[in-house]
Amino acid sequence: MSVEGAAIGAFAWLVQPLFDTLFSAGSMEGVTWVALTVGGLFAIRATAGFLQRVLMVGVGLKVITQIQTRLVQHFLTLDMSFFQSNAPGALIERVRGDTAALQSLSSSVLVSLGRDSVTLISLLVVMLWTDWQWTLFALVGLPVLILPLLAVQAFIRRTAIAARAAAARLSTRLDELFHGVQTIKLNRLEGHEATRFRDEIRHFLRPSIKAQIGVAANPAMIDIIAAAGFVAVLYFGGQDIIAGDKTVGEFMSFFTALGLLFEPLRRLSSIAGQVQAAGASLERIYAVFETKPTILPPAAPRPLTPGDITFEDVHFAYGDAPVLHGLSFTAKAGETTALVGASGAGKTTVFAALTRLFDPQSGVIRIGDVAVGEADITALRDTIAVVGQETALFDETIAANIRMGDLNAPDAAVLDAARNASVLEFTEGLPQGVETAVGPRGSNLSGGQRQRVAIARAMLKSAPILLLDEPTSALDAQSEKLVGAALDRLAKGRTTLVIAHRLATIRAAHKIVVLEAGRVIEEGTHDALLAKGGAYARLYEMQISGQT
Ligand SMILES: Nc1ncnc2c1ncn2[C@@H]1O[C@H](COP(=O)(O)OP(=O)(O)OP(=O)(O)O)[C@@H](O)[C@H]1O
Repeated sequence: MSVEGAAIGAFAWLVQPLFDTLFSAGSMEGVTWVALTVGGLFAIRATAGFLQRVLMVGVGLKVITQIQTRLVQHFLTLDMSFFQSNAPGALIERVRGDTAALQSLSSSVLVSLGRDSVTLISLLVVMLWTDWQWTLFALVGLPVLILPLLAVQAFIRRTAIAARAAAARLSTRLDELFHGVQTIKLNRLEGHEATRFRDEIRHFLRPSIKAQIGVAANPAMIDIIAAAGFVAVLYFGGQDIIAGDKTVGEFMSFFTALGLLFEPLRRLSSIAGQVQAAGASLERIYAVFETKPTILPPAAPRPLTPGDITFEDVHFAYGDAPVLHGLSFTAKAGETTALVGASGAGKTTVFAALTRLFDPQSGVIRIGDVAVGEADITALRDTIAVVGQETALFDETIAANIRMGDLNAPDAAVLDAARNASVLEFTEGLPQGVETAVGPRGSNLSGGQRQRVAIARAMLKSAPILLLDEPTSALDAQSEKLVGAALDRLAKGRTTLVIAHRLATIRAAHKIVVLEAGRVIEEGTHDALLAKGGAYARLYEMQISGQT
């Protein structure tokens, strides 16, 4: 960068001997030497500029990709509540959009920051060397514009912050739109959604354009300074030459330096704007790193031992919305306990609290005699296998998705799990079998197939505690029977909590806990609860009569 910048200064400096000595003396040999030196200077400048750009862009890319990796690593440590208040699209925008804004800063800005400041200094030296008074005249406009320049920086920062926030909303809209494309088509919402998107784009466009106007205003202001400088130098410098105090060569050298000076100055001022814009992104990235997880392992974790799962007077709220109101029940070790109750009663929340995706506000949840908050979170989650309502598959093969239950499992164990969960039943018909890719979020599989893969994953994990949230809801009667039998085998000897709306599937549970509005209203075996004739009996009656 210094070589590149200094070459320009040297070029301006050479103008003076060219005019005053060589041209006037008619020395062709001298002119040739100056020509060769100028050619050499530009060759050095070209090589240095090329190497420096490659280096800086490479370094910039490496830094940015590292920030992206660290951001994602950090995201993965954060609480579930963070992901509830930050939509996936907005988070993607932080990893991609905000870091891209930084990249443009690191590669283009750093390059010209180094080169242009050296150019600027070397040209100023030439100017001061020639005449310090002319130099002052040249920069006469600068002090007047310092305040407006500062005001423009603040404006850019403000509008860039608004533009980044709007970009995050835009990405969220896009994420929603593409995930919901089927619903959009089936409800003929294409026009409606396109309009919503257009509105969102408008909200993004306005601050983005304003920020760019701010960035563009910087070099424009430098041009005003330049105009004032040129006029002043022409006027006062011209007088000196006419009076014979200075030579034409000195004037030309000064004028060349001045002409060359404003270009790097314009670039530096425009960079100042870009730094402000990138600062908005940097702030957003810092904010992520400053967010810390609140669900943490204790300083001295207690080892978990097998035992009953006990909820003791657990109160739980999502933000301000209370869900569990003093929930107490015990799921005996090695037995199957079913949770039933109306939609929204808090059944899935029980699983979220047990696995510490969320911590309750009060009360204790124990496994054996260790509270889940006293155990190491990794150890806790290692002891629990979950088949949730939403079967999260990743864009890999079926086998790879099953292997997520135990990344070190041998192929034979993966195949066993696939067989037991009736996955092989549908993969055998596929050309690549279990090595078939499932597509983004498992979109190439049917709901029931996805569920079977998730069950196989839990089977492979083979954890002592099993949490099943409507594990067979997407299966047909035939598959439900097969997978149900496999789940029964899996549940044998494990502490199992199962949520099912179809009560027929949980008749055999050792205990059924009936929840209503976050409290236990009944518990007992299927037969005992039926005999009691309470809420469960009514629910069961309703389902039986509904089937006939
Ligand atoms: N992540 C969340 N953030 C905020 N509120 C939530 C969240 N998850 C659930 N809720 C609310 O908590 C209440 C209990 O939800 P939960 O999923 O535990 O019910 P459920 O009994 O499992 O229902 P379903 O049978 O329909 O699955 C509901 O009113 C729901 O709106």
